[in-house]
Amino acid sequence: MTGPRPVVLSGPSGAGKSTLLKMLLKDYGNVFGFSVSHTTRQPRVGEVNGKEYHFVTRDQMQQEIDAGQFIEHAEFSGNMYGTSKAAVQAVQARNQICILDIDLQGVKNIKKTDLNPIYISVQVPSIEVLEKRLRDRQTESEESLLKRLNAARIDMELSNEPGLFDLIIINNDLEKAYSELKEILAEEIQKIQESKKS
Ligand SMILES: Nc1ncnc2c1ncn2[C@@H]1O[C@H](COP(=O)(O)OP(=O)(O)OP(=O)(O)O)[C@@H](O)[C@H]1O
Ligand SMILES: Nc1nc2c(ncn2[C@@H]2O[C@H](COP(=O)(O)O)[C@@H](O)[C@H]2O)c(=O)[nH]1
Repeated sequence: MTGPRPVVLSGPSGAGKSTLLKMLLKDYGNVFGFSVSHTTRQPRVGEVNGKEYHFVTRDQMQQEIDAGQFIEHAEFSGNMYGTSKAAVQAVQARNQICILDIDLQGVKNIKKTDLNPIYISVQVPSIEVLEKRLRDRQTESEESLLKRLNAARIDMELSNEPGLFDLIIINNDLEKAYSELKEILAEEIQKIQESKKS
């Protein structure tokens, strides 16, 4: 894979990954591009096919995986998720920094590839805070919420493995978390901005 170094945002469901990446895309629209994953989960209210995700059936996704079209894929909370090669290439073709929002299994699988991203984990101060955020978001059934909290407990424990992430952001105060994110990405942002000037 060519182009600027991608960025992986991982961390428990509800920790604030999408919120932070939307802030980056709003402030640096020309610098960053989102890697649109595939998923077999149902779209949420307001989600648009091809924007937040490519919403597909299990059969469709499995066929594309078997055809070697995915960099990584995982089962999360009863659904399949995956990053296609095309999703990353589309962003890199625009000379943008590709942002991947993926779970911990995805991180481990990306580590086996030559993508070489900056790995960032977005965490929460506590599981109670996470539960409140997920409940307030009103996107999950009780069953899905409990599955996500179970996955979160595992994520919160395993993400501390030394060397797994370049940075762990505790997203308590959103503005502070966003500043930390911008700080680690400052050099890459500057490189792209300069390359776009010339
Ligand atoms: N620092 C914060 N303080 C309070 N609420 C927050 C904070 N950051 C994000 N939120 C809220 O928490 C909820 C979950 O955030 P978000 O959807 O960005 O999480 P996520 O990590 O992308 O989740 P998922 O992996 O399920 O997509 C949202 O309603 C968001 O507005
Ligand atoms: N391994 C991958 N994980 C992914 C991908 N796209 C999203 N995700 C992760 O799934 C959960 C749930 O997402 P939600 O949109 O249903 O709330 C979250 O942790 C995402 O980071 C992917 O392509 N690969």
